Amino acid sequence: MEKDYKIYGIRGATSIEEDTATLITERVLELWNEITSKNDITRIISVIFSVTSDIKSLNPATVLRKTLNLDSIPFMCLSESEFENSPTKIIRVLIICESSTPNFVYLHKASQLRK
Ligand SMILES: O=C(O)C(=O)C[C@]1(C(=O)O)C=C[C@@H](O)C=C1
Repeated sequence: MEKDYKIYGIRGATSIEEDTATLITERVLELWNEITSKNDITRIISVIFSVTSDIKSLNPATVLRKTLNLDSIPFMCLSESEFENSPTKIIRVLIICESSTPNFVYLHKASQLRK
């Protein structure tokens, strides 16, 4: 059967235990690899990250854009709004893309976000 490709917003999130450039790089690439292996993305339209206010050492959008050489894709990184009991040190991503699947990926402490 032919696959049905549509425009989806694919969500993902991960967490870090400490705010270091090394760990942010590792976790962002792990999240990206998981999302791309669990989906069938044929075209990326835009990628929006959010970070909680305790993440300062490196911008996840820059990590991905530079590592994967994705200069033609619009990236953004925004501050996540915080409310009482909001979880800390979370990196979230929304990928607007063409895919035959919309499988969301939540890793590490972020796996608690959508129980
Ligand atoms: O999906 C997430 O990353 C969540 O933390 C869940 C949730 C939600 O309640 O739907 C909460 C905060 C985010 O801004 C987006 C979504």
